[in-house]
Amino acid sequence: MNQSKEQRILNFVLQNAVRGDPCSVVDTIDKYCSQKEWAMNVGNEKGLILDKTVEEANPSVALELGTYCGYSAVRISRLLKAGARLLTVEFNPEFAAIAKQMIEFAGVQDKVKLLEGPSEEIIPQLKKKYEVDTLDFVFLDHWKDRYTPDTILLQECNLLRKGSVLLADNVIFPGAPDFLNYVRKSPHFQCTNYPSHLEYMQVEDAMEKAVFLG
Ligand SMILES: O=C(c1ccccc1)c1ccc(O)c(O)c1[N+](=O)[O-]
Ligand SMILES: [Mg+2]
Repeated sequence: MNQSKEQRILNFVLQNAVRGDPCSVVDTIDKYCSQKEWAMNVGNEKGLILDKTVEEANPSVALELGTYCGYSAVRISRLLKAGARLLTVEFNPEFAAIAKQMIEFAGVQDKVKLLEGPSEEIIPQLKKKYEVDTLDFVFLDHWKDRYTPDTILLQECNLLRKGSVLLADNVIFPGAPDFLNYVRKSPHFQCTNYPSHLEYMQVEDAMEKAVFLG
């Protein structure tokens, strides 16, 4: 049966990256997706913004919404301090299966827990089922129309604390206008915009950081 693009990306990593080396995995995915097939990884330009934001937040518990092939899960987890963990949520079972293999090949499986299912079902389970008190960092990179309802849900579930950092990908392209409107108008968030470009393209995009003020 014809392979999926995501399977081709994984195969290229398995054949060309260094097992146990997260940077090698990230670089190899970027090489494939910039030279062979575009894919919706955050990419290196926005990835550097992600890196800086994660390093500043230095999270003990991080959440990613939208795992896809695992590129940003590997990118985030390589920066986590000893004992810190990343929970990453993926709705698509095919993507989740690819990401699981990508995370294991990169050697970050002890830091990353991949949760398969819809974010609106998993977020309310984080406290009791996944032993989360509050989240220090949240990367939003899933369906753009879920950014706002899931941000509201995180607050309703008391998963944010004063200083929790939310970072949203694609707020310009494909765009998340309702999310930008929500967080920028809310007295509970301090927002910063980071202009950039769509991964592997010259199309304008941006990331938005929203720090929860309590
Ligand atoms: O929505 C798309 C999309 C839309 C149409 C075709 C392909 C992708 C997309 C594009 C770039 C992204 O960085 C990204 O995270 C997404 N996404 O789906 O979450
Ligand atoms: Mg994205």
